[in-house]
Amino acid sequence: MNSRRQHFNKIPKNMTSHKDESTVSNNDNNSSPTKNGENNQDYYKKGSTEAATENALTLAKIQHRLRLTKKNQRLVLVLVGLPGRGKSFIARKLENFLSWRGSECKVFNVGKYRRLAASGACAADFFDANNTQASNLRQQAASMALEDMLSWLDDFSEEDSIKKDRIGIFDATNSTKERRDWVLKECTCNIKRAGKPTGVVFVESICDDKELLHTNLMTKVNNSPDYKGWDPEEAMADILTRVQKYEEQYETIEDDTLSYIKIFNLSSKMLVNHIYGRMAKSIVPALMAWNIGTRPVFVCRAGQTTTELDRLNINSRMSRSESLGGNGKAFRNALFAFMKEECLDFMRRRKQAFAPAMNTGTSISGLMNSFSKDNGNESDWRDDDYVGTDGTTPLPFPCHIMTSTMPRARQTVDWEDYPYPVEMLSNLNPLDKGDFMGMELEEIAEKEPGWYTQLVEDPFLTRFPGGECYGDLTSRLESIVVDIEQKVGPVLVVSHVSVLQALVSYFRNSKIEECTSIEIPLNTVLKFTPAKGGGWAESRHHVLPSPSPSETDLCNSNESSKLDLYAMSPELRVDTRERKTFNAKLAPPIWGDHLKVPSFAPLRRHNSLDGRSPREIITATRQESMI
Ligand SMILES: Nc1ncnc2c1ncn2[C@@H]1O[C@H](COP(=O)(O)OP(=O)(O)O)[C@@H](O)[C@H]1O
Ligand SMILES: O=P(O)(O)OC[C@H]1O[C@@](CO)(OP(=O)(O)O)[C@@H](O)[C@@H]1O
Repeated sequence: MNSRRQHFNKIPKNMTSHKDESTVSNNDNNSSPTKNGENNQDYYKKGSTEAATENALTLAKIQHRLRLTKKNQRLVLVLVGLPGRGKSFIARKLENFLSWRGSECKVFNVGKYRRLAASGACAADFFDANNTQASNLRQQAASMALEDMLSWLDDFSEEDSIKKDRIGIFDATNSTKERRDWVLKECTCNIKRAGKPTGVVFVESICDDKELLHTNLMTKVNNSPDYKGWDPEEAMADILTRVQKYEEQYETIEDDTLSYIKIFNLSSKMLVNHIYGRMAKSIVPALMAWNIGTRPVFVCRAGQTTTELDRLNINSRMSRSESLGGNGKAFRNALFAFMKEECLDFMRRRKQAFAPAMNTGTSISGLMNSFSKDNGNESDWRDDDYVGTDGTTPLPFPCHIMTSTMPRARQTVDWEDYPYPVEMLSNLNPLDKGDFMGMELEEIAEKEPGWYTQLVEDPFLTRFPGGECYGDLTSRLESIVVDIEQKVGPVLVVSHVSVLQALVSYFRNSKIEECTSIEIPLNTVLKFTPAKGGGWAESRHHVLPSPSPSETDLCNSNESSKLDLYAMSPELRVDTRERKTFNAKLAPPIWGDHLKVPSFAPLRRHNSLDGRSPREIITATRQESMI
């Protein structure tokens, strides 16, 4: 080895890499030229010390990027695939995710237009390419949907366009090259769309898993208006014929000048072509994360540190490093019992659903070890069957736990009987209130009335001096959402009001700008489970009675309404989403990590507070709300 090194040291000078001594590169800390001008930089460790240059060749090689990454305020995502390949599922997930991360987003489903154009449901013959009349109607339906989408894309004021980009999702089979060329041309035509630059990306879902396809088509038979009132067997036969008609015409995307993403068999394989910018940064990871498994996602606030009363008595401010108080510890214990029951129940159900023949050996942190033991026979089931990856350590229950880095959050899951690592993530830390950290609303209102007014007017985008706004917070939660989405077992997130408001908004598919009005109760777990079609169903569980009356009324929805209707029914969701709008401007954000900040009337202008100071107004409304 040594002799080899010596040999390399003897390489003639003209074969070593040289650099101009005046050039300083940021990766050459240890590579300063030696006295005789020789450079001891290790190319294989640190790369070249030569500055990267741009020339005709490099520019030619990145021309696609130059063309495609320019800031388009309009983007069209065109779904491609045979029926039953999850296109509408993907479209819906894209719409939820992209709206949550701040774009205006809308799905245009050609099927709906087709039913209108053909006045109702259509049997398989209608999808035969040789049926000229039907083909014309289908093209007409696609034209109407595309026209609506383009008008929607263009229908925004200058002010809107600064704030948000628009993404239209064109949901149809788009199964031939001719159809896709037409869509591309309509969206990008220089003449028709002059001054309205629009990016187009195709998302093709390919699936050849027969068992899965059968289940998917069954879902369609049970849910599609096309088969309402049909005998299930006849409906199945009809949709199979329809698929066959499409198969006869189907052409997969092969044109590599296009931007496209191909998803094979539930993202087990993906192919991306000319995908850059936000597509690469956000959409591809999300597409890879989404899965059709069902598993609960639990979210809750960290346990209390000191009670409201104690805090008032000692007249102290909340500090970030506080530890759990008595109530917090009680919540921690109750949470363990709740999570254990929930997660074991989840595993029991999964085990029941898990046919031994399908056991591919995929291990969820060792959870599946128990499956191989008894061939899935329910009668043999024992809770202590769960073992960790080493095969012996008892696993109290399966769960991926994520907390903020605040001690109180970590301590909320500091369970003696839980020997597994907990992921602590600073992304889950509360909204950074900058200079106002530790201050309650009334104090801020009094000290900085101008800033406070701004906050009331735009709680989502008003940034705390030196800190964050809710918009910033949402951005740092993107990776958390993708991480949660990709899990196939239960997940528990222990965090704080502001973070949970943004996360709950994602699961509820409510407007993110209005997340500041979402109330997150103490001592309560919100549970989200996947609903068919891509949404989430919600239930809430008070695992410990709230310690003070002012905190028990934090839930803003009816206790008995366990299920989130608009998550359950995508059709319904479109409508309820419009209806379910809080007027964000009517109240400042509810962020108090430990104090309940009651909803009170807006502090319109500070010179119109009826002669009262903000503190007086807040104290009065708080008293009113406690009655
Ligand atoms: N990438 C995928 N590949 C195959 N099936 C999927 C995929 N994603 C979701 N699914 C499943 O396909 C089912 C049918 O989806 P749907 O969106 O109605 O299909 P399509 O719009 O292609 O006819 C969904 O309920 C979902 O469980
Ligand atoms: O215009 P094409 O590409 O055929 O796609 C639209 C068609 O997609 C279909 C294919 O089955 O499914 P869906 O309604 O599920 O979205 C038909 O309803 C609809 O007419």
